[in-house]
Amino acid sequence: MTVIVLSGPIGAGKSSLTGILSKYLGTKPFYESVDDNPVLPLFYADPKKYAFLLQVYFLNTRFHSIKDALTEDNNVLDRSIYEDALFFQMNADIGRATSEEVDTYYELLHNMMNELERMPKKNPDLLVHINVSYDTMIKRIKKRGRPYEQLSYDSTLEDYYKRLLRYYKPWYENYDYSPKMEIDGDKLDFMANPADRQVVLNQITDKLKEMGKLPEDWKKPTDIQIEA
Ligand SMILES: Nc1ncnc2c1ncn2[C@@H]1O[C@H](COP(=O)(O)OP(=O)(O)O)[C@@H](O)[C@H]1O
Ligand SMILES: Nc1nc2c(ncn2[C@H]2C[C@H](O)[C@@H](COP(=O)(O)O)O2)c(=O)[nH]1
Repeated sequence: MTVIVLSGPIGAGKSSLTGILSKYLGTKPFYESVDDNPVLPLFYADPKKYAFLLQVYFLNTRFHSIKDALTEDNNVLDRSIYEDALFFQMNADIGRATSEEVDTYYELLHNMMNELERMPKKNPDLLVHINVSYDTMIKRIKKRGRPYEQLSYDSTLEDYYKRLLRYYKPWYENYDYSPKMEIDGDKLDFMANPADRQVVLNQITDKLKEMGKLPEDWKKPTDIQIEA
């Protein structure tokens, strides 16, 4: 049983790599609730009003996903519950949450993490972190085209995204729930370039092999279909 979680800033390529990796390994993908998330557009329209509600929404869906992933066999998750506090702390630091909301959030998070301690499997096997620069992040956000994430929608988003990148560095360095590895999301175009894609997949399977976590019956696929 192998559970892999992806991490990285907005637009880093987590969902894309989750799809590729789950096809390559023959495992089940778990996607973050985004397009069906009713609170996300509200948050971008009025962050101060909706930061807490959005966080509770994400925390709840992430808790469901990680619980299922830690119970079932062989999964890939496109964002970890471990990044939840990073987002909320950043929003709280810029005045988008009251001290009561902050206290309630951390208590809830703590309770949920304690529940995970009771699972047969407590942590993922591997965290794969996609590193991207600000320029790459913005290019990908534009390419994906969600209107409320564009810099033209709200000029303060530039600062928000740059700040998010600054919060990710220490977060990754301090992450210790499982072994971890980084992918260079600036250099490796695993969507459009098959050679780059293979480099990324080899990096991940080499790490799994080294850890003795590559499923024994796994055979390297000759080809996988990528949806752009
Ligand atoms: N390594 C990459 N090279 C080029 N384009 C990419 C890469 N990773 C993702 N993309 C594109 O960038 C956009 C955002 O990717 P996505 O997987 O949704 O990111 P995330 O889930 O991290 O927010 C999508 O349009 C995707 O096709
Ligand atoms: N305030 C928060 N926003 C979050 C959180 N998790 C994701 N998001 C936002 C960021 C993007 O607009 C969108 C999807 O994220 P991707 O990285 O998958 O593009 O949702 C969060 O915990 N808090």
